[in-house]
Amino acid sequence: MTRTIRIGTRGSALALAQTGTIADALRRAGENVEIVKVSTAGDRDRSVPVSQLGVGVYTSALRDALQAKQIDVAVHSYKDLPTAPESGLVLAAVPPRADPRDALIARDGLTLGELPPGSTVGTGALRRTTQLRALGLGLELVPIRGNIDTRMGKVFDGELDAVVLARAGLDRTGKTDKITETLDPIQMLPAPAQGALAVECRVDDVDIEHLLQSTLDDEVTRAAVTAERAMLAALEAGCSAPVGALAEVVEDLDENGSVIERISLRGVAAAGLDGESVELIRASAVGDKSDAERLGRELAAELLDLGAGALSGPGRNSR
Ligand SMILES: NCc1[nH]cc(CCC(=O)O)c1CC(=O)O
Repeated sequence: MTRTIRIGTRGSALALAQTGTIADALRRAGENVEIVKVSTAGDRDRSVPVSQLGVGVYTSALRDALQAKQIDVAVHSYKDLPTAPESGLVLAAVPPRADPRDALIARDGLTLGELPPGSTVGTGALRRTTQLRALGLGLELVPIRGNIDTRMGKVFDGELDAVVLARAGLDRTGKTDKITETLDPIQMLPAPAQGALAVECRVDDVDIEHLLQSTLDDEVTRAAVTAERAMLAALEAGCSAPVGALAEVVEDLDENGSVIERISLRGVAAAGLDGESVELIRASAVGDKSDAERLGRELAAELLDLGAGALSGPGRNSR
């Protein structure tokens, strides 16, 4: 009998779309696959801000199902995955990344700069609220939760003037045409690993690991998100934090004039979250592609030197 690979996913439209692309790629490689929906804490409880539910609210139920052998593969939004590794599991593949930037959906086709002072902008993530506040546009930031449709709906029904969402989620669910502005990373750095997927399996499932790696893994995406996540891990010291990061693989010349690939990493962190005032610290660095992890750690050290340390506290939410 041929094996069937059980792929676990959250049941949201976005998660199913993401997992569908993974399932298709494995089918093209000749595998039998079955998609298994797993409900997570983040899906069940919409009343509480994610920052209060703790880390891994969208991912731990999937990891539990993997450990319990109810599924063979877990597909996560990489940015939802805690930075701490989980023993018994391995990150077998990081597929090519979608657009990592954040997007604005505003009433009447408005851009961020066109929103009048006092406009209401919905977002639950501290990373987004701190960066939006730092722009000094006088926006009123409103905490919201829910899936993409729920959040977008608050603009269409007039409850809010705008919402900020990950562009990748909108693209993957066919809602690109609702975007009124894709935010430049100079204004709004995305969450570390935003737009990327993490495909996990059990560490002792060596066959599956090799299959996932050879069919799905993208080396450039892996290098970029490794730098971003190393920065996050070094900054948050065990809990999540309002941190943005974006790494891009760029071509450079070495001392002999040969073309080499390097990683350019930008990071942002809040120095303090004191009432309405927020000071943001930004830094950037370029390093060897083969040393992505170190680049991330070094940029985190620089941000901490510049004062980013003041923000670490329990239950902060990086998204
Ligand atoms: N649970 C939040 C979440 N996790 C992944 C995405 C979007 C897709 C991605 O960033 O990879 C979103 C929605 C959002 O931030 O707007």
